[in-house]
Amino acid sequence: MQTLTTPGAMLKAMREKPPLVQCITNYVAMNIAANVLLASGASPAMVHAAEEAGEFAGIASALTVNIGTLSAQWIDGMQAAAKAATSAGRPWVLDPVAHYATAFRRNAVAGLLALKPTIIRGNASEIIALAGGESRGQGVDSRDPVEQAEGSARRLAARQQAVVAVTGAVDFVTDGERAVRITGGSALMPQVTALGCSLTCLVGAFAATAPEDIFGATVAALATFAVAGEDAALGAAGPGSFAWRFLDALAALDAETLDARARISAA
Ligand SMILES: Nc1ncnc2c1ncn2[C@@H]1O[C@H](COP(=O)(O)OP(=O)(O)OP(=O)(O)O)[C@@H](O)[C@H]1O
Ligand SMILES: Cc1ncsc1CCO
Ligand SMILES: [Mg+2]
Repeated sequence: MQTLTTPGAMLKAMREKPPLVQCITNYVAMNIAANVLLASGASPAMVHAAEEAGEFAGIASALTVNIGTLSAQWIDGMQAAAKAATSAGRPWVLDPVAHYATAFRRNAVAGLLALKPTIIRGNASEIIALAGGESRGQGVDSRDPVEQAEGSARRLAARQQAVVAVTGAVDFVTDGERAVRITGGSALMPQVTALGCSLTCLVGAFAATAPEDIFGATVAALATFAVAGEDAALGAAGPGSFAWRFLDALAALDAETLDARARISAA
């Protein structure tokens, strides 16, 4: 297998062989997340029913699990899919949306963490709380700066033996030893709902393309969002026009541009 060494090389490989990505995501995110994957070059499938989620995970190249709009039946599907992905040797990504808000969410996330996600992607408030700290999150929205979550992310990554990605104005990715920051994007991004959820799905798509480099794949997905976010902000009048410009910017982004413009620095 050819080694994919840069975000651009991974993006190009993804487009040449679109991976099937099973996304168990929330009702708010389903449409935009599927469109984000299509614009980036992956094949999304939003499959969450307990009756089929495990079987489907056996044929998908990666799985993403997001607890945004949770119900008891969904938890069964998430558990079955995570187990099937793990036994098939496929990466799976956990997005612990507002897990600190209710006991139901806390318990669901504890059960999913026990199934060892390959990657955990959340905003700063979610990652701080997941590592056992006091977060200031309000519902699904972060109220903590990413800098404040870096120590939590490192501890969580070491404890879970997972790659942890914290997003916000400056993103942070760590596997517990290595760490990088990714700058870019736009302040309009948190004004459009479910872009973080969509990014979780895209992390799954990059992980499917480069399963031998989960850290690099996670960084590549975040860098893709950072560069496309900057492009979409040019000429956007507000969150509405930003949202459609963002899909166009993802689709127009090529490997060379991504590698030339990605701002990734060691942390
Ligand atoms: N102030 C900002 N400036 C630049 N980029 C940002 C900013 N805030 C968020 N982003 C980018 O927006 C994307 C989504 O991250 P965010 O942290 O908002 O996710 P989230 O809180 O989980 O979102 P949601 O729950 O609505 O899906 C990431 O690519 C991140 O880098
Ligand atoms: C707004 C919202 N509520 C539950 S999930 C979600 C999408 C952003 O996380
Ligand atoms: Mg979120």
